[in-house]
Formats: sequence, structure tokens, C-alpha cells
Amino acid sequence: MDGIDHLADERNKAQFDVDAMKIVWAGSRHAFEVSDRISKLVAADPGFRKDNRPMLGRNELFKNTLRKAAYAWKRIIELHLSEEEAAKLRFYVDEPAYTDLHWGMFVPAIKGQGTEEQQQKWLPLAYKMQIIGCYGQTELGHGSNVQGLETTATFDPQTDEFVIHSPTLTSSKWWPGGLGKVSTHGVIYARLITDGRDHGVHGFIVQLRSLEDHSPLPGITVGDIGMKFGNGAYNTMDNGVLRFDHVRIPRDQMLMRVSQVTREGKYMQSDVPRQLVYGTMVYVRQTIVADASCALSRAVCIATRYSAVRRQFGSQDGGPESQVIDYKTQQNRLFPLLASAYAFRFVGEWLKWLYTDVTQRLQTNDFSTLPEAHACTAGLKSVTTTATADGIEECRKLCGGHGYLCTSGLPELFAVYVPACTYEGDNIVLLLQVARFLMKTVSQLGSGKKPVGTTSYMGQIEHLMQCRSNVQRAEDWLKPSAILEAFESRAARMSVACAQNLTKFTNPEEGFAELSADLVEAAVAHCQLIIVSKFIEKLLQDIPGKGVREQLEALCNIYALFLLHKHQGDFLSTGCITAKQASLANDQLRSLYSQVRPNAIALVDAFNYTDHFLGSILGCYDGNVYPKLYEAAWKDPLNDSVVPEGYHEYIRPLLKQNLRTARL
Ligand SMILES: CCC/C=C/C(=O)SCCNC(=O)CCNC(=O)[C@H](O)C(C)(C)COP(=O)([O-])OP(=O)([O-])OC[C@H]1O[C@@H](n2cnc3c(N)ncnc32)[C@H](O)[C@@H]1OP(=O)([O-])[O-]
Ligand SMILES: Cc1cc2nc3c(=O)[nH]c(=O)nc-3n(C[C@H](O)[C@H](O)[C@H](O)COP(=O)(O)OP(=O)(O)OC[C@H]3O[C@@H](n4cnc5c(N)ncnc54)[C@H](O)[C@@H]3O)c2cc1C
Repeated sequence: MDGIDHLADERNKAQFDVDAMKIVWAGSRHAFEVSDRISKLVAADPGFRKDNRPMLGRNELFKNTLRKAAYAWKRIIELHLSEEEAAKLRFYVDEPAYTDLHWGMFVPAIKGQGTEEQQQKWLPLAYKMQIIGCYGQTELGHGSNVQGLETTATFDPQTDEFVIHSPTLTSSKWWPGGLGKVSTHGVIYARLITDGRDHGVHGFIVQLRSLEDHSPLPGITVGDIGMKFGNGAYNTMDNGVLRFDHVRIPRDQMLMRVSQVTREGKYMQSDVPRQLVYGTMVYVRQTIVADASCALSRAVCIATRYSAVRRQFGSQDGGPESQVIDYKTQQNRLFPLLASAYAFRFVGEWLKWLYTDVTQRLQTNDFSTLPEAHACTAGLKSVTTTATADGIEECRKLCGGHGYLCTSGLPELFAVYVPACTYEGDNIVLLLQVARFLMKTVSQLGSGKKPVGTTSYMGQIEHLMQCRSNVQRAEDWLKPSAILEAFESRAARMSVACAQNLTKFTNPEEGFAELSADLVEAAVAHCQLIIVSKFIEKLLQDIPGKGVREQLEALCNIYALFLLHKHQGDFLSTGCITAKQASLANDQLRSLYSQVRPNAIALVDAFNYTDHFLGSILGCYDGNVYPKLYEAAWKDPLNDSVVPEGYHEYIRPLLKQNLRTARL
């Protein structure tokens, strides 16, 4: 285009070292260097072009995804990329594909639930992609209720095999990504039956397609479940349907780390807790939190750059109109999302640490932190994906009419992202798991058992139940102690109120069901406290770079005070703060927006996204939006001819007929 940086003035306003912030965002200098190198490599390669996706029909779109996945693999081999670099390459290719499930669920399921021998047998094949796998859990009739799955795996002691069978229509596997058209194998979840006894759901490695000609093996019916929300978007993925008609697999294809079936058909359980069967979900939920910060930061980058380019109203004496980013309403919608992107980044980093810690403990048979890991991954997955999906849609609205164009990148980003609120556990179902964990914690408070980890704040329950915030001036809200006390007392009081209400029911399960809406709110309060406190902890670390810490402090305060404003009802009704203090928080929030405003463009530049990855004219680095929009419109296939196809059939006869009628 014109080669001019239309956002240069904005970049010059920045009061901090953007390069240092890029490293904070990436997590380390090494992570930054890998990410920077690989994203540029993908962006420069025409083989990874993606701007034509919304125009392609399903078959063409899917074939294109197969081509890209094969090409990505070829490049990974040719360039001798490490595991970390290969994962980054797939990330920057930015197209949902069967490989996501192969690397993201099939491999982790075998690693987490397979025995040493099983791992030795299957993982090398999977690593070389000599087999391609999916994660086959959900069925037509059951997704959330995993214990309600109906597929059966019945042990036949005569032949030393399991017989995998779909006894009903609702037992058909339904949704697994990569299953529909590609996977040769799957980790399939089925009810284990030995000697007529049902032992509940277990995982099995099942071959689905021939390695010679890709046809389904005998007894297997498999296909794609059909078009999903949005053009392009998640339709690059072959979510599948699968039925088994008495398919036989050898006994050693049951994943046997948690429990085993012997040659004689005896069912045995190791010391490992049964919940480890759900371990792959814990792993994936943790990665979804990190992904939330990527998706939200991407939408925020687009909306922030465009808000600085777009001008509307306010011209005086023929001068330029106001940049829409200067409207307080725009800032009040945009800056909390910018702050959330950073907040989710840091809580994601912490969650990765927590997951690694739990995994190491599991190796030494220490299962004590598993419930906390489950509650944290479930709760944070729920809260961050809900906020991200809503945030992407808000960013689209922040871009006005142009946000609705596919070339803004936002419609596709939303359509691809929004199922994250459902997959890997419906967000409400997951919050109810957190609520169970919280109710258990509250019920044990009097027993002398000290709450640990993310619930350790409950250890000061007496203080939290009666403390009053001592904020007197707006600036007092900048103290981390003031924020933490307000969030801790809100979360503690909401949990205790639920626990007290539960005691009014003779049947606890009935009480839990009746109060579930309140319980979900208590779980959200707890998860928001985790995010706020991990952001504050991040600020305790050494943060090099001129002005970087100050920017992060401002973002942390925006995140916390915006939540306080949004959930004012909770804070006021639980009596943690007064109406006057809530209003002071709002005053402080406005002044923080003014502080962030000159740094906004630099704060999104720190994400270091290439124009290829952003896939958005509105978000392009140089801000040269209008010529690009104008040029892109002419590339639409509808503009290939001046007179549209169908004119002679449908428009001309209509016009002629109206002419005749008019003459009459
Ligand atoms: C990229 C996109 C790809 C997408 C892929 C997918 O979607 S794949 C498909 C993804 N599908 C889904 O995500 C399905 C969502 N549904 C589920 O995950 C489960 O069925 C459930 C957790 C909702 C309930 O399960 P239930 O009725 O069997 O359980 P219960 O409530 O009776 O609890 C029993 C005990 O187990 C504990 N515990 C539970 N989970 C875990 C865990 N992961 N870890 C550790 N522990 C766990 C729980 O705390 C409780 O402990 P307590 O109190 O006894 O000490
Ligand atoms: C794009 C996509 C990809 C997927 N990929 C895979 C995959 O690779 N492998 C796989 O196995 N599965 C996959 N899934 C399936 C996914 O994991 C399930 O759809 C998900 O777990 C939700 O389950 P469900 O569909 O049964 O929802 P349901 O449980 O039927 O939810 C319907 C409604 O009921 C509510 N509800 C359900 N239970 C309760 C309760 N106890 N209390 C209160 N409310 C409740 C929910 O909140 C929701 O509003 C995928 C799904 C999608 C959309």
C-alpha cells in the first residue's frame, strides 16, 4: 500500500519499553524468540494463506485444511523443528484441524492413562503420524454426564478380546474432532463389562480405518456430523459420528494405568484414583485457559488499532474528527478487555505450573492436589472462555459496521472460538464442579483441616465474614491489599451463604440442585479472585523494562475494579464494601483509563501478532484500513462480473414485466 505507518503517532506516545513487554507477554525471552521466528515463517509462506476461507464450500475448505496440515508436517520435518516449535507452527497456521485432537488429546490420553508398555507401543507411531488419533468420548445422548455413556466394551475371555458395541442410537459417538474423515485410531470411552458386571467408563485404543486404503474397518460406521456455526470457521474440522457393531480389539488395547483386566477377566484397580480416567480433560482445560488469552488479545488488538484509526464526530474548525478510542464509552468497553487478555495470560501461566506440579506429584503417587487441580482447571476454563467469547463479540461491535465484514477477522474468530464455552465441559456444568469443591471446603472449616492452595483465604474465614473495606479515597483502590480483601470477602461470604442455605434441605443433592444458580455465582466469585490474585502475584516478580511494571499495575487494577463495578451487586449485598466505596472504585477506573490511553496501541503491539495471524484489515499493523477495505471488496467473487449471474433469469424478466404493467 502507501508504506506509511498510520499508527506511528500512537506508537510514539507509548510510555514504556514495548520490546520488554513482548517478553513478559511471551513468558520468557526464549518463548518470545521461538514465537517471533515461527510466526514470521508461517506469515511469509503462501502455502499457509487463509484469507479465502469464508468463500470456500465445505468440500473445498476441508481439502484445503488437509493440504495445509500435510504441508505443515512436511515443513516441520524439513526444518527439523522441535516439539515446541512444531506446536507454535500449528498455532500460527491458525486453522482448526484433526491434528489439534491428535496432538492435543489422543497423545495426552495415551500418555496419561496408558501403562509404560502401552506408551512404548503407541506413542512412537503417533509421534511419527503413522497413525492419526482422535478422542472419542461424547455420544449423541450424553456429553456432560460422562457416567451416562452407553457404548460397551465387553470382555470375551475365550478370545482375550474386548467387544466394542453401540447398543442404541444415542450411544453413537458424536462430536469427536478428526473422527469424521481422518482418524485411523481413537481413544474410545466405553463401559467396561466383565463377567456381566459393569465397571463404568474406561478408555480403549480402537483402530477405525484401514492403514492401506482408509476404508472403515468391519463393524464400523463413521462419518462427519455436518456443517457447524459460521462460514469457514470450525468447518475445517471433521467432527464425527461413529457406531460399532461388535468390533473386537485385543485386551491390551484397554488403557490400563488406572485399572486392569487380567487374562482371566478379573477386574483390578491400582492405587491410582479413578478420576484419572478424566485426566486428559484436566490437561486440555488448562491449555484452553492459555488459548483464551490468545483469542481475546487477538480481538482486542484488532479493535484497539481500529479504534485509533476510526474518527467520528467532534471536528472543530475543519480539524480532524475525534478518534473513537478517545470516547470514554469506547474505553470503558475496550480497556477492561485489554486488561482481561493480560490477566488470562498470567493465570494461564500459573495454571500450567499447577498442572505440571500435579503431574509430577502423580508420578510419585501423591494424589493430594488432584481435587484442587480439577476445580481450578474447570473453573478457570469456564470463566475465561465465557469472558473471551463475550469479549470477541464486544470487539466486533466496537468496530461498528466494518466489524461485521469477514475481512475484519472478527466474525470468523467468534465462530471458531464460541464452542470453547461448550467443549471440554459445558461452562455451567464445570462451575457446578467448582461449587461442590467450595462447599466441601466450607464444610471442613470447623474440623481443623486447614484449607490450602487457592482456597487458603478461607483459613481467615472469621475475619473475612465481618471485615469492612477501609477505602476512603479513590487512590486507596490502587492498593493490592484493598482489592484482595474485597474479592476474598465477597467470595468467602457467597460460599458461606450457599453452604448455610444448603443446610435447610434434608436431602443435600436436592438442595444443591435447588440452589445451583447461586452456587454458580459463588464459583464465579472464587475464580475471579484466583485471576485477580495471580495477576497481583505476577507483579511481585522482577519485571525489567522501562515503565513495564507501571503498565501492568494499571491493567491489573483495571481488571479488578472493572469486575468490582460489574458485580457491584455481589460486593454490596454481601456488605464487603459500601455504595460510596463502589463509586470511588469507578472514579479510580476512569482515571486508569486515561493512564492507559496513550499506551493502548503499544500494549497491543506487545502481543507481537503478524498481520497474517490477525487476519484482519481493521487490525493491520500500519493502520491503513480504508484503501485495504476498498481493494478487498473488489476481490469478492460477486464482483467478478459487473452484471451478476442470474440477471437474465431473474432480474431482467422482472424489470420487463414491471415496464409492461407500468405502460398499461
Ligand atoms: C479442542 C476441542 C476439543 C474438544 C474435546 C472435548 O470436548 S472432549 C469431551 C469433554 N467432555 C467433558 O468435558 C465432559 C464434562 N463432564 C465431566 O467432566 C464429568 O462428567 C463431570 C465432572 C461433570 C461429572 O462427573 P461425575 O458425575 O463422574 O463426577 P462427580 O461430580 O460425581 O464427581 C466424582 C468425583 O470426581 C471428581 N472429578 C470429576 N472430574 C474430575 C477430573 N477431571 N479430574 C479429577 N477429579 C474429577 C469430582 O470432583 C468428584 O470428587 P469427589 O467429590 O468424589 O471427591
Ligand atoms: C466444537 C466441538 C468440538 C468437540 N470435540 C469433541 C471431541 O473431540 N471429543 C469428544 O468426546 N467430545 C467433543 N465435543 C463434545 C463436548 O465435549 C460436549 O458437547 C460438551 O461436553 C457438552 O456436553 P453436551 O453436548 O452433552 O451438553 P449438555 O450437557 O446436553 O448441555 C445442554 C444444556 O444442559 C445444561 N446442563 C447439563 N447438565 C447440567 C447439570 N447437571 N446442571 C445444570 N445444567 C446442566 C448445560 O449447561 C447446557 O445448557 C465437542 C463439542 C463441540 C461443540
